Amino acid sequence: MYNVVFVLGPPGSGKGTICSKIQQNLGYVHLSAGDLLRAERERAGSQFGALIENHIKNGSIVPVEITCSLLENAMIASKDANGFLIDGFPRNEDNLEGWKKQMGGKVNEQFVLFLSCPVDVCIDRCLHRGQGRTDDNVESLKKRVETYNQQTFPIIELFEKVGMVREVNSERPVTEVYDDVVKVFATANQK
Ligand SMILES: Nc1ncnc2c1ncn2[C@@H]1O[C@H](COP(=O)(O)OP(=O)(O)O)[C@@H](O)[C@H]1O
Ligand SMILES: Nc1ccn([C@@H]2O[C@H](COP(=O)(O)OP(=O)(O)O)[C@@H](O)[C@H]2O)c(=O)n1
Ligand SMILES: [Mg+2]
Repeated sequence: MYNVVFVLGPPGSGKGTICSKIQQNLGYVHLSAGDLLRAERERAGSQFGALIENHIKNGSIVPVEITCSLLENAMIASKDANGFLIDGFPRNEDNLEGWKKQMGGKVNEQFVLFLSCPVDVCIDRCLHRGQGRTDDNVESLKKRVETYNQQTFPIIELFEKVGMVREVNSERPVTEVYDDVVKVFATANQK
């Protein structure tokens, strides 16, 4: 059984930043759904390149069959890890249902780390992220925030109802956010 922590929050809330620090210090392997999709988009011979780019530009969500298979393959490739940080997934109902179908019974879902941050701060961070992403522009960001509000936040609420959400305010400096995140992991892994 793989230990899994889902990491969710608006675009620019700091998911990737915090996950890479946890990976360095706590032995979890960081799997970013967005990074895996961007790599698949670039892969020579991929039949999904154009479809993925369309979704990324429009801030809409790629069908789960594609994303979940990329995640499962990456998990199999690192099967000795203490656990996995699944960053940016599940982002809508399709993601959640597809994950249950494909991964249910194979994983131990520890909790959902919810990085909360006001949308205007998040947008500003994305606009200054400097990674040359095709979706870090005002037009795409508007759509991504809309997708987050309409599709992703309701998923976080579903997890909240079953007591799985650990919320950390990520509007603060990275070191402060990370200190609180470490406490969340310590509590979860003590049990
Ligand atoms: N707590 C923070 N305070 C200020 N800037 C941050 C913080 N966390 C992340 N950033 C910066 O904001 C941008 C988006 O962070 P990132 O980790 O890529 O977020 P996400 O994966 O949630 O979109 C990056 O440029 C990152 O360096
Ligand atoms: N589960 C996911 C995650 C990302 N994506 C796509 O990838 C884009 C970028 O996701 P990301 O997680 O890298 O973005 P950030 O929240 O890190 O800014 C999303 O806007 C979606 O178009 C997806 O379709 N399904
Ligand atoms: Mg990210």
